[in-house]
Amino acid sequence: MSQTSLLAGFAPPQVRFYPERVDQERSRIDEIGEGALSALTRPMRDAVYPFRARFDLARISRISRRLKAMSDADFDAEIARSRVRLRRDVLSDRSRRHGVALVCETIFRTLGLRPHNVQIRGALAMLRGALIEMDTGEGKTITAALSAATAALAGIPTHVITVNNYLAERDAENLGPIYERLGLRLGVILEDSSPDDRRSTYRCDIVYASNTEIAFDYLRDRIDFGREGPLGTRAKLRRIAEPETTKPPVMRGLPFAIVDEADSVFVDEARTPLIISRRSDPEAEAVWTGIALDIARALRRDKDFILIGDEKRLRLTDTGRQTIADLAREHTGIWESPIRREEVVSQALSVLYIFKNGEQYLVNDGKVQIVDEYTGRLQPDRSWSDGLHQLVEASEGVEITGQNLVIARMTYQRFFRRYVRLSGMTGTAKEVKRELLTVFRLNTVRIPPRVRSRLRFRLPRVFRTKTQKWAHVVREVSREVSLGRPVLIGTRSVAASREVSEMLTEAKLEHDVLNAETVEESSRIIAAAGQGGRITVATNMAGRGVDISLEEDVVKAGGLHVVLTERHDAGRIDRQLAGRAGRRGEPGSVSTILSLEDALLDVISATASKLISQLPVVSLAVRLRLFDRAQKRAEKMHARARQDLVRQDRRLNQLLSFVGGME
Ligand SMILES: Nc1ncnc2c1ncn2[C@@H]1O[C@H](COP(=O)(O)OP(=O)(O)OP(=O)(O)O)[C@@H](O)[C@H]1O
Repeated sequence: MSQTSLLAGFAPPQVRFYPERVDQERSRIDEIGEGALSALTRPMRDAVYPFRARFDLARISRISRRLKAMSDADFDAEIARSRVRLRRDVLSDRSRRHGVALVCETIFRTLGLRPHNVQIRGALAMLRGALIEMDTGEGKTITAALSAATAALAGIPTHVITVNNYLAERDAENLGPIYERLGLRLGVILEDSSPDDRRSTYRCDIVYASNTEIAFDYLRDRIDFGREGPLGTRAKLRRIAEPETTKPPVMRGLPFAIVDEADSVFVDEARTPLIISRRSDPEAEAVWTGIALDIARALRRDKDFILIGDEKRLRLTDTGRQTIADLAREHTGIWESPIRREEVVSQALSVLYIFKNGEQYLVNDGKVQIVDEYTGRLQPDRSWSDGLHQLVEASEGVEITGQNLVIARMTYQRFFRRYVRLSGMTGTAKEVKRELLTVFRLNTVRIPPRVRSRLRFRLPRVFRTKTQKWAHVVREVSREVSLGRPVLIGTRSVAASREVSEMLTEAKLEHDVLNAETVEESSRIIAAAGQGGRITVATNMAGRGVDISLEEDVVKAGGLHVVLTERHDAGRIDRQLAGRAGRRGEPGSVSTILSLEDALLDVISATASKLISQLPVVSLAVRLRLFDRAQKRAEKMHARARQDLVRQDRRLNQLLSFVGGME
């Protein structure tokens, strides 16, 4: 499993090359040392960077002038010649510049767009393995295409990784003509792609896929070929013993990745490890969940258990423990162990008193589906572990599925570190720069915006109650649409999107709702969201990568108006949503309308926020400080969870390297 030449071809069923980075375990001290070294050299890099960028741009502009003057036939001949040259030089500075100039011209000849200098700078930085921070709406999709096509022309298979399947499909479709003209094979991996489809798609020069699809494909290959991968001894022996039945791996290594919305993939998603599991017997699950819920229903609130932390956690009392022991006496198995039965009943109590349909999950077609707290999207492939999912199913009275028993597990952090070349782009990286450097060894390069932003942030409003907040949202929306502007209302949960939708209906304001329940209509809703007078209520699904095109009249009327109705656990997520307006220097505005009953404030002491909400007069500054503190605390909590996960992963990996076994 070594890092092999990226020019190497792939010849199934013999697997001779499988480029990926050797997983070198680094201690925390190594990480800190590397981080410190990089911080020391950063001023020098930052000072050199503008000169280097200017030099590159001047050279590219010279090559572009020559390419522009060519006829179509001459240009196609130039593409063929360049491919040979680029493959020979792989990615030297010169060939990088030549490749980028060639792709720029191809983009113009196929899509009619002339890539801007900021996009060229971004593409070059990514080809050098950096993470670029480019403001929302500056054109990262084209920037990714510039890097992907240049790398692929140099013979490096490239993965363009997006946050969801909708974006993978959309980008591949829009950019397809560029790659076709360059003679590059393009593939997209979607949720319903079969293993054989996937295998042939990964043989393409450029593959678009979501982070989940690609990481699970890799993990599945690992289960098939063992820890050493397709080049390891186990895989070789299998190929010798069963040459007919042994299929080559689905993927062909991890040569180069361009990760779109990199902070979401590397940071937000990286809190949950990738897990492949097998199902347990649903009938057995139905039995214990039934007993657990019966016992939980028999327990008395405030006597047997107490809800704490603003009713987000619970604790059993001594009386409660005794009641559980009495009620469980007639059952055997797990019910005989005090620790297990108390654990199970506590979970059942959380399902009854804390979990709510429309917040943490939705019941869709008789199935319980988790709602992602960050993206507001349904996670049909995910389920809660340790029997929690089965308890929710039992409490909702839907068919109980088997429990997932872990077969293989890996963190996103470990997966992405295995790419030979890794790069990424996002509009919001500044708060997580250091983590990206220590965990993924990615340097962040800030690409300054092309045009000055005309996005106007209005003074935030913080109401005492949610009812007051929603009433104000409706008033503001009604005012903006009467001016001929479209409005995007961002909500944090599906339940909140339903709530605001009901209020808009009551006020006779026509609108669309884009949430996990209406995912199939995403393209239609987004296409219409820029029309004058249009109201779109959306969860975070519209918060990333979504480009709302405005009509000419709308630009004159002031552009898109975004209303943030809650603040998220990370400021980055709020800024992504705000970034749907004021794109490419267009006019636009954002208002933040909050209430002291918002979920984010649960993070800080309930007493403090309740106290403040009861004071007769509280200045806006104090109210906003409360939200800032809560957001900081939530960010810290999540960062700690990610650190713990990486530490756990390291320990597990060390253990497994002794005993052998799963990834
Ligand atoms: N060079 C160009 N010339 C003209 N239009 C462009 C150019 N590059 C991109 N665009 C247009 O700019 C819009 C925004 O691009 P894109 O969606 O890639 O932005 P983004 O930076 O990815 O935004 P976000 O961070 O929100 O995902 C698109 O409509 C795209 O067609």
